[in-house]
Amino acid sequence: MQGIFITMEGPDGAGKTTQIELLKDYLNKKGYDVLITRDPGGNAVSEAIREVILNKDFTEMGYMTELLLYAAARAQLVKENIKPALSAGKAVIADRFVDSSAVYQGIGRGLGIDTVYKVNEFALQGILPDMTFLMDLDAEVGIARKKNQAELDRMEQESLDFHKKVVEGYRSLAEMNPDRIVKVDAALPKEAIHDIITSYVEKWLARP
Ligand SMILES: Nc1ncnc2c1ncn2[C@@H]1O[C@H](COP(=O)(O)OP(=O)(O)O)[C@@H](O)[C@H]1O
Ligand SMILES: Cc1cn([C@H]2C[C@H](O)[C@@H](COP(=O)(O)OP(=O)(O)O)O2)c(=O)[nH]c1=O
Repeated sequence: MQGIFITMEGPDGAGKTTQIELLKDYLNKKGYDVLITRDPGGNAVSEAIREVILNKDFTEMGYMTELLLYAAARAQLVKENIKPALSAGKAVIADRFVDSSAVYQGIGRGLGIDTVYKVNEFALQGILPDMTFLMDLDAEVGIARKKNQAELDRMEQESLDFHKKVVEGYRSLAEMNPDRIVKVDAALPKEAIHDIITSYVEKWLARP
């Protein structure tokens, strides 16, 4: 079986985790061994870096430091988890990947998308998603969903303006990459979103 790499993107609270679990069941039924990853995270080194990045006490963290830490966490995730899984023919579903850096650091922090992809070239080792689903949701709605959950981390605590830039950034990125990024209305019911996602995956699996 050929490996397949799917990434789930979108603002905080958009429903990525929810859809990943549903997609995992679907791919299992198709006969795939599925690996779910989260970025930053997924192994001991990247989880330790995640703790540093999201620590609310580090209010002094520079934007370039933030970008490099996300890239460092991703480098380990690719090397230790994603690359071996794809080589073994597994399906990898990633909760966020390099597009998150493009949007949060590139657009949100203003570092520029080109800078972000240039820095991440070292981390990715040529591994790019076959398909990306953008869970598209207005910033206010995502934040409201998160507030019902745990305490907000360093990124989630950012201003509403920042999160609005993130949402707009994702929409622009989807327009720039129409062949790879599928924008899905994340305000729809969970089951309807799942049906949309699987219809695209089905098409990908059936391609010649
Ligand atoms: N389609 C949906 N409609 C309404 N609420 C949803 C939907 N999908 C997920 N949720 C809820 O929104 C919250 C955030 O979902 P989650 O999957 O954790 O998002 P993310 O991983 O993008 O942060 C959870 O409480 C979840 O149950
Ligand atoms: C992967 C990545 C995440 N982030 C941000 C997005 C999230 O606010 C946070 C990761 O938190 P996470 O809990 O994984 O996201 P969510 O709240 O959507 O479930 O880090 C970046 O700023 N750049 C990146 O490259």
